Amino acid sequence: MNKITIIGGGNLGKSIISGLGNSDLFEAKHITVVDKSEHNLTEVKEKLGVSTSQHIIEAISDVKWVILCVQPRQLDAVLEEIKEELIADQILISTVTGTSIAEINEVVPKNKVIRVMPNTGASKKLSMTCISANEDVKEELVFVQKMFDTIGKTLIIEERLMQAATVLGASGIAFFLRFLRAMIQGGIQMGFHPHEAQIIAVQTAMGAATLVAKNGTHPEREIDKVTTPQGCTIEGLNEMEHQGLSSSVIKGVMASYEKINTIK
Ligand SMILES: NC(=O)C1=CN([C@@H]2O[C@H](COP(=O)(O)OP(=O)(O)OC[C@H]3O[C@@H](n4cnc5c(N)ncnc54)[C@H](O)[C@@H]3O)[C@@H](O)[C@H]2O)C=CC1
Ligand SMILES: O=C(O)[C@@H]1CCC=N1
Repeated sequence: MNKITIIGGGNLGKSIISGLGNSDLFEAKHITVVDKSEHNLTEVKEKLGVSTSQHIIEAISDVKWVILCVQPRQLDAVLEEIKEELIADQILISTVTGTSIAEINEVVPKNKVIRVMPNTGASKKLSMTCISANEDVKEELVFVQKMFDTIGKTLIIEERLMQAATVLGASGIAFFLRFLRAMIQGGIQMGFHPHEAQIIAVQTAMGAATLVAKNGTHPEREIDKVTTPQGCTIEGLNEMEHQGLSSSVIKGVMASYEKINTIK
C-alpha cells in the first residue's frame, strides 16, 4: 500500500494532489496533506477527498514518501521539525525552488532525497516534471518518475540544470499565459467579445503546441506552413520581432534565471 504525505498544500501542492489523487498509484485516502492553513486543508479535503492534518510529525509517521512543497524560506523550519522523526527508509521528494539535494541532506543526512520540478499543469495531468537524484538513488527514482508520469511528462536531468528547468518548465506556465493574455487582448481590440477571443486564442495555442509535440518538428517549420508570402501572418510576425518579441522573451527567461540563483 503506497502512502504519501505532502507538506504544503498551496498552489503547487494542490495541483500535484489533484493529479495524483486520480492515479493508479495512490488512493486519495492514502494521500495526506499537511498545511498550516485550515482553509487550504478544507479545500483539498472537500474537493479531492484526501486526508489532511495540521501536525507534520503525525502525518509522516507511517508513510514511505514525503513531498516537500513549501516555499524556500519555509523549508528550514519544516526540516528542523521532521529531522529527528524521519526514519532512514523514508524518501523526501523536494519541489522546493533553489534548494539542492546536498543542502537538504545537510539537515537530514540519513534520508534519500529526490528533487522534482513540476508545474501547475499537474492538476490536469499535463505537468512537465524535471527530476534529479544522486547516483545511489536508483530504485526510488524509478518509482518517483512513475509517480510524476501519471500527472504529465517527465525528464530526468542533471541537478545542475534544476534552476534552468524551474524557469523553463515551472515559471514557463506564467510566461506562456502572459503571451496568451496578449493574444486575447489583441482579439478584443479587433472586435471579439473577451470570452470569444479567449476560446479562439486558447484553442489556437493548444493547436500550436500539439503540432510541435506530435510532429516533433521545430516551431519555425510549423510557422513556415502558416506564413503566406506577402500575407498577414508574416506582417504580424515581423512587426512583433521589430518590437523585440524573441529578444524580450529570452531576456525575461535570463532575468528569471539570474533571480533563481539568488533565491534561498
Ligand atoms: N507554484 C508553482 O507553480 C511552482 C512552485 N514551485 C515551488 O514549490 C514550492 C511550493 O510553492 P507554492 O505551492 O506555489 O507555494 P504556496 O505558498 O502556495 O504553498 C506553500 C504552502 O505551504 C504551507 N506551509 C508553509 N510552511 C508550513 C509548515 N511549516 N507546515 C505546514 N505547511 C506549511 C503554506 O501554508 C502554504 O499553503 C515552492 O518552493 C516553489 O518555489 C515549483 C514549481 C512550480
Ligand atoms: O516563482 C517562483 O519562484 C516559483 C518557482 C517556479 C514557479 N514558482
